[in-house]
Amino acid sequence: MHKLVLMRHGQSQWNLENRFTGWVDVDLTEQGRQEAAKAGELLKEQGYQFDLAFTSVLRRAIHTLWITLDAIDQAWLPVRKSWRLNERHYGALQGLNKAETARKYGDQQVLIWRRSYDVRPGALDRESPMWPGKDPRYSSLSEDEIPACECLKDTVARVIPYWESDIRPAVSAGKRVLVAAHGNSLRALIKHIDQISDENIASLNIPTAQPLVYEFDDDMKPIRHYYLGNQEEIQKAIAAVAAQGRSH
Ligand SMILES: O=C(O)[C@H](O)COP(=O)(O)O
Repeated sequence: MHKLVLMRHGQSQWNLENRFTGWVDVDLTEQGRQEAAKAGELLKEQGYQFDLAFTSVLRRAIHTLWITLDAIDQAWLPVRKSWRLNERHYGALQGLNKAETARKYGDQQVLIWRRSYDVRPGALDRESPMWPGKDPRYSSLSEDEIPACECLKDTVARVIPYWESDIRPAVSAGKRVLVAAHGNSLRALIKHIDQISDENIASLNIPTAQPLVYEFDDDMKPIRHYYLGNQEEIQKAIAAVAAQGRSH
């Protein structure tokens, strides 16, 4: 049996302000840092140690990983960073307040933008300061790999090749792996692992900084998955994520 631990970053500044974030490189809030430290303590209490970690190239996930690894005395752990684990790119919605956007366009339209599988939000203008094409961390990406916006299907298309090339082989080889990423890059990965339908994925929401353990058999078929933390607290946090896109 193989284990894999997935974890969304702790609360970010734009989670606190309820803004669409995507590829904008906002940092954790003090609460987000505390959430990451608490997750680390939980992993330590339950005896988790890792051989390898993966994260995105966005500081909210990187800093969450640093804090978590420090808490389990593994700040030294090898870490692989990839843009492929970045949050789904929210295009022209990035920076907008989710509740205000719902008041302007309706709750249903925001739900479609947040949780549909193949409906993209409006594209980011290439002249926008948020355009990733000028950011040196993406200098190795081809023109068509630089997103102006993404639907979840687009995120799946860039996350899953990385799962197949890097993460899955490590887990399958018996390495204890931790992935610190984002709400929607994790939704993309979980959709693939659990073969969730394009319709049913809409109801999956990921809370911040709650270790989610996946167990696989020796053929890498998922056996079960479970959050390590307080289940009541986790269900409340999941409901809060879902509610972020409502007008009231
Ligand atoms: O990018 C963001 O806005 C959040 O990290 C995820 O947002 P969502 O839960 O609204 O998809």
